[in-house]
Amino acid sequence: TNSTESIPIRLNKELAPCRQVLDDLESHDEAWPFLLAVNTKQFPTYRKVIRNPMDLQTIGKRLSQNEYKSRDEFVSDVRLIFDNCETFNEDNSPVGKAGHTLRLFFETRWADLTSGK
Ligand SMILES: Cn1cc(C(=O)NCCN)ccc1=O
Repeated sequence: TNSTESIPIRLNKELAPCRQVLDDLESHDEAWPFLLAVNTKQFPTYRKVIRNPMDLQTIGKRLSQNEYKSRDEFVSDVRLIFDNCETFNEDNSPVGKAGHTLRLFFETRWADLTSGK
């Protein structure tokens, strides 16, 4: 297991805002459609339409396994959630609206956490 002591200070510095914003996303009221991978039994066409599925649990696993080499890789996976959501859902559907709301929350929080760096 990669305790924080063994991660280079630079990398750990990179990871802190990622962990923080992920926690904020997971606890947001509008996060419910994005917490886990979309259920393909419930939505049989999903994997045909969405070639690169992504969800908050998967991002958490990748972060914990040190799979992100930069903040940008992390940000790309978060934005992939919202881009997939726009592809598969109408803007004014409950899931579509949640995606727009959570995307704005993410971009605002991310800017606050990283603007001074
Ligand atoms: C991200 N996303 C989630 C759903 C959904 O219904 N999630 C319910 C979780 N209980 C449907 C389409 C979609 O693109």
